[in-house]
Amino acid sequence: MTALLSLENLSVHAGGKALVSNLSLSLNRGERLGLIGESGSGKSLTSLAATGLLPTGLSASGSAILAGKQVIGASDRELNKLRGTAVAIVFQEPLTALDPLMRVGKQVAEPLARRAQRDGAPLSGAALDKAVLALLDEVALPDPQRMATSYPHELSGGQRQRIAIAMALACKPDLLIADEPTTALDVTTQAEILGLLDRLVRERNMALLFISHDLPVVANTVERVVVLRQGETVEAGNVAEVFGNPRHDYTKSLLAAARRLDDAMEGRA
Ligand SMILES: Nc1ncnc2c1ncn2[C@@H]1O[C@H](COP(=O)(O)OP(=O)(O)OP(=O)(O)O)[C@@H](O)[C@H]1O
Repeated sequence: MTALLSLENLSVHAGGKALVSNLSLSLNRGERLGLIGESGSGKSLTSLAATGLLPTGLSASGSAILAGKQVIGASDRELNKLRGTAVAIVFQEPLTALDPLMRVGKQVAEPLARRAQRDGAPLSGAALDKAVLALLDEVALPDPQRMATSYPHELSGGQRQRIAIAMALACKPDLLIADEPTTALDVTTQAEILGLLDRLVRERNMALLFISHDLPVVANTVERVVVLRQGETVEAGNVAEVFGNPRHDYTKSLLAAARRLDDAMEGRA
């Protein structure tokens, strides 16, 4: 089976400095992979390089093949095509994905109409409105009709993240990248959004690249994991094996820190 995403010796540089070094991983349709490591280890840059979204000043080398297309060195035109169809990203802070001055229903309608056009079945008017409401319902937003006419600032953080997820789904991506999708939310809302992502990924048989520093959440969400430290892969494998029997000291220290936090939360520390 050809992988949906295949990174080979992917590196990201800023000037002469390597921020991600020779990273290789592959992800098939329907698979879920976690990318973990402490802050600054290169998780976000890996996902940005894999989708051709690196900010100016940073450059990628190596190979990143997404849905059969080489991303490294591809033109913006080619990349836009891939981003609207093969892959969508949900970021930590939903406001980055939302236009503060546009009603959220219209914001969800845009990628929906674009994707429908690409599929050769254009959507507009009442049919498009109906598709927007169905999508808001799919991400379990209450009262979709009222939601659709709201502006982002009228919604809670969790509701905004649901809108961002709806916009990602509107692209009908084969691969969903979730970059710390719940870090900005309170604990109860985090659990709800994680449950939602889990359900949607299964129902739509999407591949998931899940970026997180929350190890218990990673353990519950993905099948395989890649551990990054200062841009280098320290170990990779089945999540139960890596977490159950970590080989690298860095992975052991990440797990020990997660356990200490857990104990403190439970009042055992
Ligand atoms: N535009 C940039 N120019 C120079 N260095 C950058 C740039 N963006 C990120 N970096 C550096 O690259 C390294 C990796 O950053 P990255 O955002 O991928 O980390 P991360 O693992 O996602 O961290 P976090 O969990 O905090 O989001 C960091 O040391 C960061 O300071």
